[in-house]
Amino acid sequence: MSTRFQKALTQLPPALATAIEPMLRDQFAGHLTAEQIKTLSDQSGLEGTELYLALLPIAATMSNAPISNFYVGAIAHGVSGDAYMGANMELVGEALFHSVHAEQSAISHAWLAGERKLVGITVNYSPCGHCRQFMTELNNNEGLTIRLPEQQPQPLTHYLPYAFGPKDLDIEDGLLDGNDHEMLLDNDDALVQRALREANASHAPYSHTPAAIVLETNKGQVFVGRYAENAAYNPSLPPMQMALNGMARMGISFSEIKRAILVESDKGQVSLVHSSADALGTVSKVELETYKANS
Ligand SMILES: O=c1ccn([C@H]2C[C@H](O)[C@@H](CO)O2)c(=O)[nH]1
Ligand SMILES: [Zn+2]
Repeated sequence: MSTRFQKALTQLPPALATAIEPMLRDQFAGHLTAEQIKTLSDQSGLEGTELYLALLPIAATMSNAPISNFYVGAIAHGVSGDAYMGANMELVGEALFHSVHAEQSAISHAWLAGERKLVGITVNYSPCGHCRQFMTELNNNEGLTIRLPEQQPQPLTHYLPYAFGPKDLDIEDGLLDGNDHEMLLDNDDALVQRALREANASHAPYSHTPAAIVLETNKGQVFVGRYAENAAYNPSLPPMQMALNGMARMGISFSEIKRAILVESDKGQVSLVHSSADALGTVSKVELETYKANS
């Protein structure tokens, strides 16, 4: 087991701590399969909301919050039965808007893992307005249950009534609906092609600028981020933050980044080149490679 989880384990009910310990390998990324959740439930005697809330200290351990030292953990529940942990991330040296919230982290984790619908999210603090707006972008926003300590489970609409969302801008596609933007890029570098595939799956209905990031580490691990736009624009999650957050969740140092690739549409109304380089520049000296894909 990775030592980073040792303290969190002491905050879990003992039977749950015993049950989850073998799952917390070094490379544990916060993904629990439906089968693992069943094992945890059987061995701990905890079910549903009680179990999810009890697991939050593990998610919060994945936080990287050097500015606030405030550790937020979230768990997104997929329609498949799998669960995806997320945690907040802050980048020292750049504007605060480069931060990733735990809810965004968990949701992007589920999206990148191929989950097509979320049925709920569990968080250790009340979700902020920005996260409520971010969750409203989800294709299943009306079927999403929010679970918080000390509160009855409630639908997102309870936490964000009279929501402004994609439909107000005549957008039918929600976050986690599958996309294929069918962009092409004449380049036979495997990582550039990977970034192209992720960009083709990104959610950018407002700027029409599908984009994605691929980060490669010295050990050859690959982390990706897809652009996730939001109807209210500002709560959009940029792909660089999503990719960096994937590393942070696994406790991998940003100094391990060897290559950073951005692929974006050549016909978009915006560009992520500068903001991605700014975010990357806070944690790495690696130069961002940028490629324009034909849309
Ligand atoms: O809903 C919330 C509210 C705050 N934070 C994070 C953002 C920042 O890193 C820290 C302080 O706001 O907590 C979240 O992750 N989710
Ligand atoms: Zn938030």
